[in-house]
Amino acid sequence: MERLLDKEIVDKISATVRVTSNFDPELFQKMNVKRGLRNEDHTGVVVGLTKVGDVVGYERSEDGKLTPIPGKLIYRGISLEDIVRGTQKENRLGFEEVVYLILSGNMPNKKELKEFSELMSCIMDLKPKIVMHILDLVGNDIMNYLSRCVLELYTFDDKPDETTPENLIRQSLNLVATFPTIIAYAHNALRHSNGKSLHIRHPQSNLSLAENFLYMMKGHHYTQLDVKILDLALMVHADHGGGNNSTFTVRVTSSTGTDTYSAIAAGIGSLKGPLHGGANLKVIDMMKNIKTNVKDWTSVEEVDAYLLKILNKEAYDRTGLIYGIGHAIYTISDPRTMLLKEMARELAIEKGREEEYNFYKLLEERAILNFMEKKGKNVNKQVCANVDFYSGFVYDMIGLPQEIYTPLFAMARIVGWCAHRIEELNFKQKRIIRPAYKNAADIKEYIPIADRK
Ligand SMILES: CC(=O)SCCNC(=O)CCNC(=O)[C@H](O)C(C)(C)COP(=O)(O)OP(=O)(O)OC[C@H]1O[C@@H](n2cnc3c(N)ncnc32)[C@H](O)[C@@H]1OP(=O)(O)O
Ligand SMILES: O=C([O-])CC(=O)C(=O)O
Repeated sequence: MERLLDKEIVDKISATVRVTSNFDPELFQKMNVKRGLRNEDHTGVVVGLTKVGDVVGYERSEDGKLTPIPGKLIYRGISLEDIVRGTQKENRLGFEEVVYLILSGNMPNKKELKEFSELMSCIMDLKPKIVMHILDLVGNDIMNYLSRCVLELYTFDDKPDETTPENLIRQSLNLVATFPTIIAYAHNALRHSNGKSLHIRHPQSNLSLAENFLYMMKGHHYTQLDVKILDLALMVHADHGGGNNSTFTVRVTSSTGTDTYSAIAAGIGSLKGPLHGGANLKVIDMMKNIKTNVKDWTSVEEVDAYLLKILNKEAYDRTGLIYGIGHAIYTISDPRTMLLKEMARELAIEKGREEEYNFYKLLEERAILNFMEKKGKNVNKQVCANVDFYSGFVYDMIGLPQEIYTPLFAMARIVGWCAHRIEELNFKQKRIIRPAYKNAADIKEYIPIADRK
């Protein structure tokens, strides 16, 4: 009886919300509202300055016209591709170097990198009490575990609210170093709650962040190729300028002067969404759906027909979206996708999964073409595969479970979040971020309760 009453109230209020949260589409143009903080040509409204990173997907000529160009991602002035190629050529890992670069603004020399890497491995361990709390958490979503755990770290910090650069750097290094531990332990706890044995392995001071993560997850059951691939994934996800939704969330929250843990927990919440970092999970789920509905994985006709169904909201989750495709800035290509795709190809050959790789490749090509045919031309939007398109496939090939795909994104992006938070709090001309919403509701008179129908 009580539940029934609840339902009535909920249904009644939901019915009104359906009406009140609807806007005449023309109002946005009429009132000059930048929907999603985006200009008419899909570019983002400029809301700040940053020296952390840059994301380039087009060139703008003097007359304001946009020309799509191959995507570039720049960390502190240096191209990500050059950093990746540099470490690959020298046959070494690169995530620690990227962390140092993004947080400090400078590339470390050999000695600095060695000392920094040693420090990072040494501070990966969690306090026993936090470990016990992770084991005690209830739930099955590791992103949710992660944000709760980050909020809890506030209580274990002697200076949680202090925003001096020294304190922010101390907190940032601790967060970067402990995210892998929290995620691995949360995963182990989740496995345990599903009837498997519980392993809590302490991070080792002689291992890199990527290697320690694999060690804490799987013991010694990983290869150096797995380490290399995870390290690359961490490098490519580490930062994406100030405007991506989670980093902007961290900047918005930080601009109030709140503590590091509150701001980072907000960023984690943002990244979890299926339109942002959560898309790496959606891609896997969508691929499963496509694989069962497309019988011939080499048939362009069959693939096109199914993709059209997805775009027409007749298949998969009926949102009309093809996950892993499209980007707010990149047009012709996302440089991270190119690097991950290269890895996916190498791995697929090694693991005998070429048929699946070719299917991904075909879907990427046909999704772009079908989107452009059906929608892109009308809305003047060019799309490419984004970083989330191949990442899950790569993780799957190195034996990582799906529930940690989005947490892995957070494990890398914590670097960018911290760097942007520090920048937001330390530039002298800072202001609380506070945009405006135009009222679109009618003004009504207050009616005393006795006179209401
Ligand atoms: C790490 C990351 O966050 S990368 C992005 C991960 N997200 C995804 O892969 C989800 C699928 N992709 C998308 O939803 C979008 O491409 C986004 C969210 C990434 C970027 O979106 P926006 O910048 O808002 O795109 P934009 O507004 O310029 O798009 C124009 C139109 O194309 C549509 N569109 C964009 N991408 C797609 C897509 N993958 N499938 C179908 N339609 C799409 C938009 O819905 C929009 O249609 P509308 O005008 O009818 O609403
Ligand atoms: O820049 C964006 O909007 C999303 C993205 O690719 C990222 O955050 O890595």
